[in-house]
Amino acid sequence: MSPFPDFVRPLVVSGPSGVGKGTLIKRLFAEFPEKFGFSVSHTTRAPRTGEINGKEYHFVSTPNFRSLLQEGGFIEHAEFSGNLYGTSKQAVRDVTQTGRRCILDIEAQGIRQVKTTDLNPVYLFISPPSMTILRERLRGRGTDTDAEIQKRLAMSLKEIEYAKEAGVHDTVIINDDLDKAYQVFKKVALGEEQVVGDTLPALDD
Ligand SMILES: Nc1ncnc2c1ncn2[C@@H]1O[C@H](COP(=O)(O)OP(=O)(O)OP(=O)(O)O)[C@@H](O)[C@H]1O
Repeated sequence: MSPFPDFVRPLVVSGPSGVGKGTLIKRLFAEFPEKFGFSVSHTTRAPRTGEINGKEYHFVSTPNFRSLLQEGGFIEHAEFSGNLYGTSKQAVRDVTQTGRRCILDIEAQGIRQVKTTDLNPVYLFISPPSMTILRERLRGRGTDTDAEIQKRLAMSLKEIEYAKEAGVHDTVIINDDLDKAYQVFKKVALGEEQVVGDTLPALDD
């Protein structure tokens, strides 16, 4: 058991698409496979080749998703390009019951919903050093078309605006140098006290 009380609270990681959330989380799981767990989301989208039900997602039908939603089973949910996605309370419980700290990767709209629940997580925002660098990372990843990148960047601006509001996040990490960002991320994830986060940059370039 960790000596740090924050370790038992779920950790909600958010930040613009392409900022490096997945990269940091993957590295954390690789270094501490026994300490952390990722909550498996529900989705109504069809599984892609190789995706396993219960691993990448819980693949459910729209009626099943809606009935779980009605029962109040979701911490947050959203619709993206015609499909429903959500984080269930059970998915978080499944992780915490194994004694691991639950890490959730949640976008800005979801954060607002989480704040209405009794989850009581630590909120961590990952910021890019600049919008120019964020654009370069999205291009460099090679997974999105130019139009998709534009859409993601427009959403990022909204996400950053929300992140600037007082009290939304407990800690901010600027993912500039990956190794340096990871060292701070690790401390936050391990629940170590007195982590002094970064100040959100202006990001108006
Ligand atoms: N500090 C860094 N310096 C340079 N490149 C980075 C850094 N962190 C991440 N990257 C690269 O940026 C790209 C985007 O990272 P990643 O996919 O982890 O972002 P994400 O925030 O998880 O995005 P999404 O929300 O869309 O899943 C990847 O190609 C990754 O290798």
